[in-house]
Amino acid sequence: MNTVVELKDVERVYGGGNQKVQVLKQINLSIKENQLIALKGRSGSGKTTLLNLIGALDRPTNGEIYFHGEPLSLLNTKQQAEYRRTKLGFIFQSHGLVPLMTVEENIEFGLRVTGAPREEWDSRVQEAIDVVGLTNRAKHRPYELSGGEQQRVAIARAISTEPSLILADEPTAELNSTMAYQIVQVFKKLVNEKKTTMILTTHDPAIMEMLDYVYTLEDGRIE
Ligand SMILES: Nc1ncnc2c1ncn2[C@@H]1O[C@H](COP(=O)(O)OP(=O)(O)OP(=O)(O)O)[C@@H](O)[C@H]1O
Repeated sequence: MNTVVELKDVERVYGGGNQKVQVLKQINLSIKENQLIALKGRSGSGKTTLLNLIGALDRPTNGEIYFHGEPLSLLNTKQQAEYRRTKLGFIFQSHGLVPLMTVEENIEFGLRVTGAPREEWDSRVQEAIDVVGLTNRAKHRPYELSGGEQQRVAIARAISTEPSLILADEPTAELNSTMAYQIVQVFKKLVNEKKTTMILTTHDPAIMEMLDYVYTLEDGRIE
């Protein structure tokens, strides 16, 4: 199986002097194609920090991260943006939805920026909306939706582009348990049937039980 992401001795230190906090210490991790990985750990253990590093939203203080064998440290700012746009899907807590666009338009926008073929936009938008159960909200704008519904729009947008790697920070945090279960089934299906790999963070034991790979971050290290 191909390795999608590899972390070698990755460290992240914030601040300096008395304020110095070493959040990640010598993290080594290899993530293969078609894996759905959960990262758990107490609040402040560095889960979001790790996702940010893999998403090239931040750089490690030491160590290297490889995406399909290419070191992320060699990417300039423009290439980092290109990497995020064409290879990754983000489901982050801030949702990142465009306020003036409807649910459909937000998802279509994602397809447009990743360069998906024009003739597939409509069907992919409808399918993604259907999968997250928002068909009757398709013409609504984000401010008309609940937090959980907005979270589902962000999920629909990320899965519709079928990216190589999806990074999801607590993607089910605002969903009830039935909806969370359904969404994780959608993630599992995507990862099994497409060339997609996914890393999500969660505090929910029921979700961890549904997944094959669960890593714990503790004292800056991966168990
Ligand atoms: N920009 C920053 N400057 C200084 N410290 C930071 C910065 N970002 C994060 N931290 C610290 O790094 C630690 C890890 O934060 P992170 O957000 O990665 O944790 P987390 O495991 O995702 O937590 P949660 O489950 O609460 O979301 C925390 O102690 C946090 O205060």
